[in-house]
Amino acid sequence: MSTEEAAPRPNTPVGTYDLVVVSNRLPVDKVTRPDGSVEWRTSPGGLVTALEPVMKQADGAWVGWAGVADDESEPFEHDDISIVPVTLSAADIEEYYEGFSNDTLWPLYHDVIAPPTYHREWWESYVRVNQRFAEKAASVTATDGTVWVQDYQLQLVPKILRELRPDLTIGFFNHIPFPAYGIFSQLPWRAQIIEGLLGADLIGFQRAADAGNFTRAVRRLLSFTTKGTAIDVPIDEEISEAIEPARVSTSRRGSLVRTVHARHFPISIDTQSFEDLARRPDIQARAKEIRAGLGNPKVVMLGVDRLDYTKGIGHRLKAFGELLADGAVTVEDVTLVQVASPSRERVAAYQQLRDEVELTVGRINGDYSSISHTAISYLHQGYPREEMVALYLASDVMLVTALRDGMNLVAKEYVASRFDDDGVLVLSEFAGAADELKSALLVNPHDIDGLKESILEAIQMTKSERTKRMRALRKRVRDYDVSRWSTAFLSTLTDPSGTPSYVATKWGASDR
Ligand SMILES: O=P(O)(O)OC[C@H]1O[C@H](O[C@H]2O[C@H](CO)[C@@H](O)[C@H](O)[C@H]2O)[C@H](O)[C@@H](O)[C@@H]1O
Ligand SMILES: O=c1ccn([C@@H]2O[C@H](COP(=O)(O)OP(=O)(O)O)[C@@H](O)[C@H]2O)c(=O)[nH]1
Repeated sequence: MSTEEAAPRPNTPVGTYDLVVVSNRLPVDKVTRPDGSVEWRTSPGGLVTALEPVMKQADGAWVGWAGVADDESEPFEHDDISIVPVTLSAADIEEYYEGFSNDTLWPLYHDVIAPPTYHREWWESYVRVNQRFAEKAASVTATDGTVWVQDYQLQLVPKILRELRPDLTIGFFNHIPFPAYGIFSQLPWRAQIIEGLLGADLIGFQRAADAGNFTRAVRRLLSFTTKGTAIDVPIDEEISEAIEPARVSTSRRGSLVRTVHARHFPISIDTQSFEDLARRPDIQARAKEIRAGLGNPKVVMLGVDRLDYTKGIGHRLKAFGELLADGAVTVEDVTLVQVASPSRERVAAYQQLRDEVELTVGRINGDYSSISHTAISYLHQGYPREEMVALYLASDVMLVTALRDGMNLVAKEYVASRFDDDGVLVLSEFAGAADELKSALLVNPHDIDGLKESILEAIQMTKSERTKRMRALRKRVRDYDVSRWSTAFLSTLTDPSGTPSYVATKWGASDR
């Protein structure tokens, strides 16, 4: 089946929500306890962290998967958000989620750090599941409503949705990098993906470079005219009548076009909520407890990542292991806490990564730990936000050494939590956050010697230098928080001709 077969359906049922977010994962995962009772638990990852506050404010609906196979839950309210589950079978999870999303697109879009796998069955499953998400979104959105589609798992949804519901305004945000054409062009279904995304009115990316890569791919594959962030998508007359007139124009060649915009909107966090947590006495007490539990070393370094090969955990461990081997640091003085939260555990590349990371941690600990001091405290677990903030407060140096990362919210959360203006952020230039957090110690994680030097610089940095840098970092995350991100995106979606404005949209948002 191809997306072209998704025929317009004038009789598609219409819903009641003016704003609908569609993402692969719901903000909650369904967990069945051993006694058979059901619990809805906040799901992992930066996307959920970023969108939850927006949705609570907007009183919209969130369409997505509950994280388990064959779940047929009816729509329900959770924590002030209307949840609309989409069912995925075990085969869908294997082929659409673990397969095409996380073993084809994920490595391809992260600059082929791991080799992407191309399977036609996975693609067919991706098309089928995208169709299902689009139908569900179409059925819950009010007439002339807005649908905001999230991320690489759902790139065909904008086109299918436009065919089902031409009355809708459709936005898409890509949370991961969009690769250069030389890499993207490997994808056997590259044209279908671009056509799928062009169903949206506004396509958002994390970095300006991602938006540029996408626009170049449009020109190379479809030969559409582009000017700055605007892309002219040819349409026929029948379709043009259903679209808002402001979005339709006549091209220089005299054909009707719909203008789509591709722009960057760096995602952020709910900065104030992290600072509020960090100021809580119980969380500060927990931070002290963490340091004491580590033997009160002079310097605590921290890494927090999903256990993913994009995060550069191996490079970080190598640099720290070599510093210990060189005698540049000792375990009495410096310890590393590495949270590696479980992720995509049935995908082979992730299983292999876990083996490699755990072998390396075991070797470094075996070689350098003492009875009283452990070189690396390795935690293959996921933690609630309170514990994350306590870890941020307890750490002198935060290591973010991603080889490629759409944004990396952990970097921003560390900064937001450090209301004491202390702590040093070591940040990979290959994380989207590096475009904004320029006062961090920026590193190329592939350069192990350079990384070692930056770690030593962070450990030895004077208090006044730490304060100066952290103040500048905190200004950025305070000025540009998640509310500003969503407001910028939604206001541009409503009025693409304006520069992104940060005034309130009709769904509420920033009070700036
Ligand atoms: O849903 P999973 O397969 O368990 O993965 C978790 C999420 O990981 C990815 O996060 C990305 O979005 C973050 C927020 O924009 C960004 O900071 C980070 O750099 C990205 O990697 C993924 O894009 C999400 O769809 C997943 O839910
Ligand atoms: O044990 C953990 C590990 C991570 N996170 C959260 O997961 C998100 C990770 O987002 P990021 O953008 O850094 O990376 P992603 O996992 O989305 O690629 C951040 O909000 C973290 O605070 C968490 O709550 N508990």
